[in-house]
Amino acid sequence: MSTHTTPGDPLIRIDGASKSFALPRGGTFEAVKSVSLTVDKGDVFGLIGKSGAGKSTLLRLINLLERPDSGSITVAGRELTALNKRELRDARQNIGMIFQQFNLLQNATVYENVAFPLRIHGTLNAPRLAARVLECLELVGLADKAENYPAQLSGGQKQRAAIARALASRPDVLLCDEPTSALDAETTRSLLDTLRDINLRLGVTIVIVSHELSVLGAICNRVAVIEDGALAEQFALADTSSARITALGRELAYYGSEGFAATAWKGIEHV
Ligand SMILES: Nc1ncnc2c1ncn2[C@@H]1O[C@H](COP(=O)(O)OP(=O)(O)OP(=O)(O)O)[C@@H](O)[C@H]1O
Repeated sequence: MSTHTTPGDPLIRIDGASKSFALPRGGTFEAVKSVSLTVDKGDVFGLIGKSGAGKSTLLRLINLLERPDSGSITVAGRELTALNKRELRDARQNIGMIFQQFNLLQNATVYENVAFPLRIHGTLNAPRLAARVLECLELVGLADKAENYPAQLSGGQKQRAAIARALASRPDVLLCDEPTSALDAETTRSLLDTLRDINLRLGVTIVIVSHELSVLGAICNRVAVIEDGALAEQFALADTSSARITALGRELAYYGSEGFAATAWKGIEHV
């Protein structure tokens, strides 16, 4: 999909975004507090933080699955927070998303799961739609599972099907919410390989939430640490020379080091 950015512009701009939720017994809880950050085209950008820090909410602000109470979200030059419903539906074609629990349609085949968003949007005729679905399934190594139902797939295969579905509209951005948390170490490594390949070969910009340092360390070039809904720090993973502010930032220093680079793809450990 073509972008509306000019060279040098970030692909994603979160500007002063805040999000509160109503509490069941009254009052509100501020899950995201005035966060501003940018993600460049081609980045694999990690969001890390303790449980409840607001990572998933921040990720969901990027495609307006959660609408910020204040602040703005701009993706590929379009300010999503200023769009009407129809324009937003169109802009969301440019932002794929995958989830920890895969969120596949259980009563549809893998093929139909991937075809689903294309049918809804209705821009491709039948032969082009079929070709696009197969192209996406081949990309994730699932072409031979097209007629299987999700219940007949392993966890890793389910997540691959979800990736194929997320890429069907050829988005510039792929949002990943804990994509490997339900997978074993070996499957995690293979899935991260696929995500890295998608980033490198297709140029898809990835924003990934994970509580696993090793996952972020293996795949990200930039990381933001979220604490109590606020941006605590952000850094390039390879920049191990500047002092890190947070404990998580310091722990991640190893993953930018030469020692890690030498063993990065030999074993992903769940921490
Ligand atoms: N829809 C909602 N309604 C009410 N509170 C919510 C809602 N979504 C999130 N929250 C609250 O906002 C806070 C941040 O949640 P969020 O899921 O963004 O955190 P997280 O950092 O992704 O955590 P985890 O790693 O445990 O998934 C939590 O306290 C959570 O309970």
